[in-house]
Amino acid sequence: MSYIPLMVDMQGKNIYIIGGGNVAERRVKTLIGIEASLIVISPDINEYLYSLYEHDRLIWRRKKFEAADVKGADLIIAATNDKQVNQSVKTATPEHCALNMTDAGLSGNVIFPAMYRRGKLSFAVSTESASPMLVSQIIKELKSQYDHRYEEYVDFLYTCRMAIKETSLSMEEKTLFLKQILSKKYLNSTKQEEILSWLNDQN
Ligand SMILES: C[C@@]1(CC(=O)O)c2cc3[nH]c(cc4nc(cc5[nH]c(cc(n2)[C@H]1CCC(=O)O)[C@@](C)(CC(=O)O)[C@@H]5CCC(=O)O)C(CC(=O)O)=C4CCC(=O)O)c(CCC(=O)O)c3CC(=O)O
Ligand SMILES: NC(=O)C1=CN([C@@H]2O[C@H](COP(=O)(O)OP(=O)(O)OC[C@H]3O[C@@H](n4cnc5c(N)ncnc54)[C@H](O)[C@@H]3O)[C@@H](O)[C@H]2O)C=CC1
Repeated sequence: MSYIPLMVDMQGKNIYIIGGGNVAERRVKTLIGIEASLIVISPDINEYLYSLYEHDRLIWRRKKFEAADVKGADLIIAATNDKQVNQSVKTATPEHCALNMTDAGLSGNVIFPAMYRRGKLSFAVSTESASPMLVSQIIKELKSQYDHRYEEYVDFLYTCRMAIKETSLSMEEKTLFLKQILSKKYLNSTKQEEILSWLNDQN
């Protein structure tokens, strides 16, 4: 096993979730915002998943899992409460397909880290399945440290970075500028506007 964190573009991918309970719900909450097909295979699904199904945000195949169900999958999440079924999902997983085993993290080839996002800023925390509770505690700490202001702030940093590249300042001055705007005072939107207007004058 050699796990590494990656940011993966899942646009247009087929994601199969086997099982429709609490853990399936957690995975779907992570995945629902992206432009991928979510297919849930389970004889029953919980209220949250059902409401997404009703609004055509996911496909529900109301049935017990069978090997042929996951043909063409890019990512499979085995999330039933039956270990044998989860094992048969593993056996049916096509070669080169990503597999997340929620009942035995290290027996799949993909672990879902706990995630926390503020716009373009994202955190993923994993202990390689050693302590999900520590992961959850660390995410809480990050949430309080990096609050809602970071979403706008990271967009501000991006705008500044693009704009400073267009100026005729020296490389050293540009680097210094990029470092200076990391000061916490620029979490404040008035301070951000001051900088943006200064940058405007440079270009
Ligand atoms: C591998 C992974 C799954 C993956 O890759 O998908 C995995 C695996 C397993 N979890 C188990 C148990 C529990 N998991 C939680 C909670 C969470 N588990 C999460 C992640 C992951 N859990 C991934 C590894 C993350 C890493 O890298 O460290 C969190 C952080 C995020 C999320 O799931 O969204 C989420 C926080 C939820 C929140 O904050 O709300 C609780 C506590 C609770 O439910 O409150 C318990 C019970 C207490 C205990 O056992 O510690 C078991 C035993 C199952 C059994 O006994 O049958 C396995 C199987 C195994 O041991 O591998
Ligand atoms: N990764 C994690 O964070 C955690 C993982 N787990 C593991 O995840 C498993 C699932 O937990 P929950 O979602 O809470 O269980 P749950 O009981 O809420 O949901 C299980 C779902 O699997 C479906 N299912 C059962 N047999 C099936 C089959 N043959 N084909 C298709 N679907 C089938 C059920 O209909 C149900 O929708 C647990 O057994 C446990 O091993 C548990 C806690 C946390």
